[in-house]
Amino acid sequence: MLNVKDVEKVYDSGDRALKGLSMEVSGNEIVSIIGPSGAGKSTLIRCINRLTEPTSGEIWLDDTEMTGLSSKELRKTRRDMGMIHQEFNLVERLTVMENVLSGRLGYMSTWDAFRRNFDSEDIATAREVLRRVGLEGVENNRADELSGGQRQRVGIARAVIQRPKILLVDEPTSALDPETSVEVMDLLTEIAREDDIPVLINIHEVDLATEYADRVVGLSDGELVFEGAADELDERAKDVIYRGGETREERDAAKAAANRSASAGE
Ligand SMILES: Nc1ncnc2c1ncn2[C@@H]1O[C@H](COP(=O)(O)OP(=O)(O)OP(=O)(O)O)[C@@H](O)[C@H]1O
Repeated sequence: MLNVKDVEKVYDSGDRALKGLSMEVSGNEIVSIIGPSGAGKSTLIRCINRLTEPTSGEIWLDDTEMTGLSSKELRKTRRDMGMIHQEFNLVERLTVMENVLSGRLGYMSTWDAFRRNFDSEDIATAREVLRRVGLEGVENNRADELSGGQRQRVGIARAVIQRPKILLVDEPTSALDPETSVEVMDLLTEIAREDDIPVLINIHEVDLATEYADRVVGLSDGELVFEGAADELDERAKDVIYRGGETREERDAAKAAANRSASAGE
């Protein structure tokens, strides 16, 4: 289980991106994080595996406190968190197979990792994972020869071969066209269900967020302002998330009150 407790992130610039945020992800649930630009969605995902250092608070993955780990321990624990990135983060000059195998580096000794001495079991697993994501036949192509959708499939394969305890996904579709986005989301959620792992996904498109998620978390200005099942995300909840915490009713009431006092003063 992932447990985020009271996490704050203040960047050197002074931006308070997360303001004491707490949430959990457990079982094999798919949780979407939505919110306006700058709400802190990417910061949250990146704080969880400490690609960004949280300023305070605790992050637990099962019995391990991520926030208390030395860099050596962190390298080991990061393999439990498969990360899928917006811009794929592939090594463009390496082949598809080499990119996928890099998901195993965290399990190897520093020397073997440096020499990229993958064992035959890892190579067999990589072939199997590539088959699962529909990339058989392009194993030996360079990453930069692939389409966006294929590149994101490599990203998914690289995360899955880690055998992670959770998938952290940061805007997986924002570099893709709508049709490919649906294919990638289908694949990602299907694989997570098959492997019985939870997914925390930062996603811009509200339609995709609700279609694929069991639960939706809404962030606004660094704070969690909504948490509920996908079908609870009604217009009122969207107002709270996207219009700074003010519900439509509150806004309408304020407008009506302002109109009343304006006409009383006439
Ligand atoms: N590296 C950084 N240095 C300084 N401030 C940052 C940095 N990264 C993000 N921020 C600031 O932190 C806040 C949250 O940014 P973040 O990227 O987490 O939001 P987001 O919800 O993911 O936005 P978007 O949907 O546009 O990607 C913003 O005010 C942003 O300007």
